[in-house]
Amino acid sequence: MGCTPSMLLDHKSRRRDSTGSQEAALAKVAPTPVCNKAVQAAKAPRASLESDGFSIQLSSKKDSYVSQMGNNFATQLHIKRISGSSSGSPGARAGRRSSLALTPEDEPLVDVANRSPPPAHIPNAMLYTPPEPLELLCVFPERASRVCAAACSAVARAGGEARSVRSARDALDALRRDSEAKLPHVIVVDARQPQTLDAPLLARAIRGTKNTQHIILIAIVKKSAYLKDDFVVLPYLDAGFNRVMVETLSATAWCAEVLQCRAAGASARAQVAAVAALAAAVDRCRDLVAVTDDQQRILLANKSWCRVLGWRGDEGPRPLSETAGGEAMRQASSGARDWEAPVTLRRRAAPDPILLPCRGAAIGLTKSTSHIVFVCEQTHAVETERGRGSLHSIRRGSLDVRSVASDGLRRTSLAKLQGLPLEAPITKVISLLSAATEGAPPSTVACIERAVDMLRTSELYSPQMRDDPKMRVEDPVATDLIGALLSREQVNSNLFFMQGPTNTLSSRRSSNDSTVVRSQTNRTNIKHKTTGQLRELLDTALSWDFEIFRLEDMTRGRPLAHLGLALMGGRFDICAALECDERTLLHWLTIIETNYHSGNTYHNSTHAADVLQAVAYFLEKDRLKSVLEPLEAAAALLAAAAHDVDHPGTSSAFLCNARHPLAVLYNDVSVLESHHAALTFKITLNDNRVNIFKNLDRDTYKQVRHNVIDMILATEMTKHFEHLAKFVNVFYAKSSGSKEDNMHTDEPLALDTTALSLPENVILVKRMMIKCADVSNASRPQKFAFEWARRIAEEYFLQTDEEKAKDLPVVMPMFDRATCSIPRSQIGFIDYIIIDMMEAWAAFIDMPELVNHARSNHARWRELDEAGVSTLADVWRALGHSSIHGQLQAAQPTAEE
Ligand SMILES: Nc1ncnc2c1ncn2[C@@H]1O[C@@H]2COP(=O)(O)O[C@H]2[C@H]1O
Repeated sequence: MGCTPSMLLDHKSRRRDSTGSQEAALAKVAPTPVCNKAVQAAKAPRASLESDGFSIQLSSKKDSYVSQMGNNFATQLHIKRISGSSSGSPGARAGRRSSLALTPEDEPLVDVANRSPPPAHIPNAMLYTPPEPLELLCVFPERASRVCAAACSAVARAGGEARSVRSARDALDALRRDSEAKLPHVIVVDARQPQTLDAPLLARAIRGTKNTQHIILIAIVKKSAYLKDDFVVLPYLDAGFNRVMVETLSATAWCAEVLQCRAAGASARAQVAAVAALAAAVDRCRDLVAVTDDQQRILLANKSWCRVLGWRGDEGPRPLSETAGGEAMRQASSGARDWEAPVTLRRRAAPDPILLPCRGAAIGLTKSTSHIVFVCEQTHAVETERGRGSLHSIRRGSLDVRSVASDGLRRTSLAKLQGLPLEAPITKVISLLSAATEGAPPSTVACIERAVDMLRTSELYSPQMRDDPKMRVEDPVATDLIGALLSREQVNSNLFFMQGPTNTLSSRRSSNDSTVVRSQTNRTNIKHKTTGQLRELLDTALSWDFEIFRLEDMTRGRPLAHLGLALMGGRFDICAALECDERTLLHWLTIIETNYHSGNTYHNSTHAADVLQAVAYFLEKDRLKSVLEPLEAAAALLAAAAHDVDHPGTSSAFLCNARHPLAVLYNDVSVLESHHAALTFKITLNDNRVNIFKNLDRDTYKQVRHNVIDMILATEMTKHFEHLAKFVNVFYAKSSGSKEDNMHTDEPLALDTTALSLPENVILVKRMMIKCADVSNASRPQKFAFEWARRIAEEYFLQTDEEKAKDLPVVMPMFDRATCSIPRSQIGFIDYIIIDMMEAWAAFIDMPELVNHARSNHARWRELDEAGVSTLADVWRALGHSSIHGQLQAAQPTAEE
C-alpha cells in the first residue's frame, strides 16, 4: 500500500467493486418489496424510504450537479447505508441528512451551500486520449480454443491486434515483460475450467501488477453457470474483472464486445492518465497536500507532505487523525464541503507538532463524498528554512526578482540583476530591508543601513572579535589559541621560503600516501582477543566517564580498533546498515588506526577513539535516535573514527606556511580536514578487505560518502562560529529580540525543534554532533579534561619548537613550553569555544553534564591560575601527580622534564 495516485484509483475501484457492484446487483435482484417501493417512490417524487439498513431516496428535482451535465431535471437514486456504525464519516452523515430531507427546500440553506461536496470537476480536455488500435491478450488454456479464435478475429476486424497465451504464468510474464506502451488494453480470461486456470486468482495478480488499472479484464464463463446463479458475476468483479461474458462463438457478439471495450478502455486510460497528471502536479506543490477517502484514510500524500512530516513515499493508507488534529479536522469531520482552518501536523522526526493554515474540500462525483482534500500551507518560516542555500531557493529567487519589481520596492542592487536568471536570497533580504527604511525614523534607518552593510559582506558567520566587545579575548594566551583556531589567514608576517624537499615536514610526523601502503602490508593482522579486563572496560563504553586512557594502556596504543569494534560492530551494528561483515569492519578500523600517528601527543588514535566514544554517547540520546536513520548514525561513527586520520600533529596554518604538498594540493583551504576525508576514502576503497562500502548500491554509497565527508569537514575550527550560529539560529528562538542576537546574550534560549523535519537542518545537527565530540575533552570529568589539555598543549609546543627550528612563522607564539600558562589557555578555550557550543548542544540532546563539567573544569583552571600555576610542569606539580594524567605524565616524561 502506498499514498500514491494508484491508491486513489484502487480506492475508486474498491468502491466500485464493493459498493458499485452491490448496487448493480441490488438493482438487479433486490428483494421485491424494496424494488416495488422504489418504483412507487419513483412515481411519487420526493419520497424517502428506508429498508434493511439502506435508505433509498428518489427525487425529481432541479439538481445543480446534474444540470451541469445538461439535464435540468433528473431522477436520482441514492442507496446509502444508514446504520449507526458509519455515522462517524462525513459522507455517511451527509448521506443521512440528504436522505431525510424530502425536498431541496426542506434542506437548510447551510447544508446546500456547505454540507454537500462539490462535484469533482475534471476538465473534459483532461479526459482525452488519442485513439489507439486495440491490443488484446487472450488467456485460454485449451490449445486452439474456438472461443479464443472468435475473439481474436473480431479484434483483427476492428483493426486491432490479438495474441494468446495458455497459462496464468505466461500472461503475467507478458505483462511484466511488455513496456507500458505495449500493455494490452483488454485481457480475456477463460474462466470455464477453474481446475486448469484460476481466473479470479489471475485477475488479482494482474491488478497487483503496476500500471494495469486501465486494462479491461473480461472473464468468459459457461452459459449454464451464468444462468444458474444471479450473483455469478460478483466473485469475478471482486477479483478485479470488469466484465463477465458468456462463452460465444458469434462474430457479431465478439465484435460488439470488442468495440465497447475499445471505447471503455480509452476512457479508463484517459482517467488514469488524468489522475497521474494531477498527482504529478500535486507533487510539485510546495504546500503539503493529502487526499483521503471519505473515512479520512490518506490515499495520496505529496512530496512536500512526506518531506516535512518525515514520511516515506510508499506508506499505506492510514487514518489522517494519526497525523493531523485541530480545527481543520473538526471541519472535515463535520461534513463541511469547503473550509479554511488551522491544522496541527505531527512529524516523525520531531516531538512537537507544527501548526499550519489548511484549506480543505470534500469531493464527490455524486452528492456523497468520495475524497477529502487537505492543502496545508507551508508557512514562511518552514519555507525559508527549507530554501536556505538550496538551489531550489535560488530558482525561486529568480521569480522573486519579478515579484519584488512589480511591488515597486526600492532596490538599486536588484535592478542590475534583473537581466540575470539567478538571485540569491540574501539579495532579496537586502532589498526588503532597504524598502523598510522608507518613511522610517532616522534612528531606524541608521540601524537598518548598518545591518545591510553587514549583510553585504560574504563572511556572514565569521567571528568578528574586535568589533564585538563580548567576544574580545583579553588574555594573550587565549588570543593566540582562539585566533589560531578560528582564523583562515595564515601567519605570513615573515616571508618564508622552504629549504630542502617539501615533504621533510617533520621527522615525528609524515603525511603522505606511503603511510597507507605501509599500514596495509604490515599491520592489518591485529589480534582482537579481548581479555576479561578489557571486556569489562569495553562494557562501560557508553558512559561519559569512560576510561579512555586506561583503554589506551590496555590496548598498547590501539584503542580505536577495540572501541570501534565494540561500539560500531556491537552496540550500533553498523555492519547491518552497511551490509558488510564484521571482519571487514575490523580491518577498516585497524587500517584507519594505523594511519593515525602514534607519535602525536594529542592527534593520535586515542583522540579518534575519544571522539568516536562521544559520538556514540550522543547517538544514544532520544533526540538523535528519533532524528537519525541507522545509515546516518553509521556515517557519524565512521566520520568520528576517521576524522583526524594521518594528522601530522601540526595545524593547517603550519602546513600552509611550510608550503607542504597537502597545502598546495588543497589550495590552503581546509587543508587537514580535506586530507582526512579524502584519505579515509582512499584507504577504504583501495583494498576490498577493508572496503566497508563494497556492498552498498551506488545511491546509498553516495549518501554515506556525502555524510562522512560533510561531518569530517565540519570539524574545521575556522568554520566553528558558522556552524554554531546556523545551529542556534535554526533550533533556538528567543522570546524577544532578533535571532541574530541569540548568541552571547544572557537571555535564555528556547529550544525549538520544529525545523528538524527538514533534511538540511538535520545536516546541521550531524555537524554539531561531531564538532562537540571533537572538543568534548573540555566537557569531560576533570581527570580526563586535564590530561587532554596536557596533550594538546604538548603538541602545540612541539609545533612552536618546529616552527622556530625551521624558521617558519610561529602560529601561536604564546605556546612556548617555558612560558605558556596552561590554565589561561584552557580558560580561554572554554570561554570562547566550549561554553556557548556545549550549552546549545546540551539543551538539544538533554545532556546537562556537558556544561556542568566544562564549568567545573573552568573553575578549577581558574583556581590554579589564581594560585600562580602556569606551565605544564607547574600544573602536574600542583595536582600532585595524584590522578591518572599525573601518572601518565610521570610514565611518559615530556621534553621539558
Ligand atoms: N582542551 C583543549 N585546549 C585547547 N585547544 C583544544 C583543546 N581541545 C581541542 N583543541 C583544539 O580544537 C581543535 C579542534 O580540531 P582539531 O582536532 O583539528 O584540533 C583541535 C585543537 O587544536
